[in-house]
Amino acid sequence: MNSASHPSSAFRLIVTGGGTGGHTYPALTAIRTLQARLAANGRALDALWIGTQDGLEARVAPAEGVAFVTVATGKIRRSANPLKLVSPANVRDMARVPLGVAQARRIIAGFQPDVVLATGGYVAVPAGLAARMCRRPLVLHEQTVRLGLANRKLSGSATYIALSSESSLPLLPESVREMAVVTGNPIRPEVLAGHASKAIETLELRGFDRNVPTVYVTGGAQGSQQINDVVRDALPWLLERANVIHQCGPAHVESLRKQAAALSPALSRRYHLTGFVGPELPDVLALADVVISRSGAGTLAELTALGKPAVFIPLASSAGNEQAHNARHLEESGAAVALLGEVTADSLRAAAGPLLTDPVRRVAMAERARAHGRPDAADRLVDVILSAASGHPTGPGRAGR
Ligand SMILES: CC(=O)N[C@H]1[C@@H](OP(=O)(O)OP(=O)(O)OC[C@H]2O[C@@H](n3ccc(=O)[nH]c3=O)[C@H](O)[C@@H]2O)O[C@H](CO)[C@@H](O)[C@@H]1O
Repeated sequence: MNSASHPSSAFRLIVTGGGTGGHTYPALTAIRTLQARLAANGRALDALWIGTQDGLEARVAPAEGVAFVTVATGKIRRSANPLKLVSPANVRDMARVPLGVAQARRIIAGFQPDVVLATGGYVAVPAGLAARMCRRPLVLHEQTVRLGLANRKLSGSATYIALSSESSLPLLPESVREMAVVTGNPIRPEVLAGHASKAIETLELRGFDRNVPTVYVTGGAQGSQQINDVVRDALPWLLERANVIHQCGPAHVESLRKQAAALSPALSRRYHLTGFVGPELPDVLALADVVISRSGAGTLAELTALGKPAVFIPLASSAGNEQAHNARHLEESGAAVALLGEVTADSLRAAAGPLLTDPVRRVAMAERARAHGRPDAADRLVDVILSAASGHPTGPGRAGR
């Protein structure tokens, strides 16, 4: 993705955002989709990612051949207690933001992007502010229903605010509503093109019983202690009824592996434990008949685009309780089961049991989930990026700016 062979004609895009998968993968998908759209018109893409060294993007961008740089940034911590907001860690981190802005400004002034795309996460703040200072068009993409902290800080500087859901529109401050365009949340195209048989082969799941359903348990990129605990407690019950692929987070593999050693050989052949699901994710999703998961926006976008029956265990402390909101929203239309409040092995058994034993119920839930999917989100976001670059207004209801 280098402009060397097309120095003058390449479209220049800076993306910024990351930390978790929820902010990283939409940015990556936007880059790839834009690159394909430009290539179809004989134009190259020169992309640069401004991220943090400790975020998922530091691995993802270089692996995809996207140039990657870091800037200083401070984590913005949320707290209901105003006194905690002036903690030493917060004061130190906030002091780093101006340094990050200065660094990002130099990068943007040198790169001269046609557009800066910010997908959230605290690194997006200095880079987004610098885009405004350098007078470059700034597109924000929000994955969740309520604007995340970074996007709230940047919304006044945005050329467009791309939203994942119509239900975000009334929640936006009136002053920025005119910049909003609903695109959906881009998912990696390969997520829609997995093969169950490839998952069996790649992950060596030869002990899996194809006469019972397969459950994919996922706690998001870092894994979830809560989901790990409740799945561990329900594991023998689950394995009597299903094969289980359990993505537990890299930090939790060892302890869970020790506990799984107590399973009988007949059950342990049906159990596959992994810290992180990498390029095989599409195949794992294709194999899964039921998913037990956190309800982060990225996972939700993938599961609805695919139409997967799901039991959601939301992260209770997510910003504005948005994961609970996401899960409830799908449950209301019969597109998922949401486990809110305290979750135990009993409540998991009660939620998952009917889905494991009744294929007709799974098909009905899958159809209702698919109705929420937006597989064309990446294309719509690319429309917005191109529109921001050309200065032409886009989106329904937009009078132009
Ligand atoms: C703790 C936290 O801040 N959570 C937020 C974070 O979610 P977080 O990033 O944790 O979760 P998401 O569901 O949004 O995205 C996870 C992404 O990682 C992928 N994945 C996950 C596990 C794995 O082993 N392999 C893999 O590829 C998933 O398929 C998905 O694409 O950003 C989301 C989008 O702003 C928000 O909705 C969440 O509330």
